[in-house]
Amino acid sequence: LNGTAVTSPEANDLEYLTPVTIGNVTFHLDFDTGSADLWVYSDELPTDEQTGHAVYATTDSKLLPGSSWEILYGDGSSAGGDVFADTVVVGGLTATMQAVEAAATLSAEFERDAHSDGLLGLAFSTLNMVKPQKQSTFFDNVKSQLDLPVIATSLKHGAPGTYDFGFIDENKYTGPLTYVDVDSSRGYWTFTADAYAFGDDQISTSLTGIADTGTTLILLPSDTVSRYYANVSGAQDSPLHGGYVFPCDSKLTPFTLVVAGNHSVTVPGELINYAPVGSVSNLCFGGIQAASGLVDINIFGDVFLKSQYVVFDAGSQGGPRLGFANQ
Ligand SMILES: NCc1ccc(-c2ccco2)nc1
Repeated sequence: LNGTAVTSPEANDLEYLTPVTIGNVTFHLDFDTGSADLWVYSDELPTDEQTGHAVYATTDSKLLPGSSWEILYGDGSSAGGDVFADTVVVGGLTATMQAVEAAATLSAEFERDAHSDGLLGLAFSTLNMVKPQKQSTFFDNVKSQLDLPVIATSLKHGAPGTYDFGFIDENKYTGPLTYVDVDSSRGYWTFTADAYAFGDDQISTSLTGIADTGTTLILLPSDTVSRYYANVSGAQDSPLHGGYVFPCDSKLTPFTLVVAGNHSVTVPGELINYAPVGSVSNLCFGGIQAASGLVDINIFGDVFLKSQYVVFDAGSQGGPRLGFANQ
């Protein structure tokens, strides 16, 4: 059995939300290949923090005695609580004894997020934060039902896309899929590009980072980022806006990763114009920004992934790997 779930972008493609049924309640979760916990807003939160969200009814649920979770994300947000076992359905696929992490506390960033009802982690289960015993991701729990141990993402700019589980949909991409090996030793979908380019300016330095559907932008080392915006007239690193901004009518340079020897994976400049900073100024916020102090890895987030159909292959032909094709 395979499955497909439709995922829809919030405003400015800030995050993509996908319907998930837990018990008999449907939650809209942020699928995150950069983490490995499935957590939901719950009735253990202060009432005002539950408002506007689907809420997990812990009093009707099967507690995992003695288990708890606490997670800190790269953007500084955090959440924590206790753990239940429940039936979770995504795109027609069912995991009957899925660890569902009920949020009892949320950081301010999540309190301000009026739309997502929680996260569904799709990184490797070694990254799960439940104690005393790590729990398996939804993907690991349904993997044995799938034709192939793969998740394939089609995220789009300003339009619904899909998560395919167990199969690769040839109708969703053009040209060949180019595969690159993944180092899963730190629990992320980590890969290395042999080189990269800003337009025609090829830089023969390798770049290692993670494919992360749960991060909005592309986050790179600050000297690399300043080199990118040196090509964009009127661009400046703005403390006021928290990163590089530029005139909205700027023609942005494409960003290319060179993988698997000589295959180019290119993000068109248009996708690197992330969004206007406000309604009055003509400044726009860049889709490539510097990774913050908390994050010591490069992150190829949604701005990067939107240009590609991406196959997160957990081992259909040996080790884990990522496949990229234009969409
Ligand atoms: N990369 C994981 C992740 C996803 C979402 C969020 C978040 C914070 C506030 C709203 O959403 N933080 C981290």
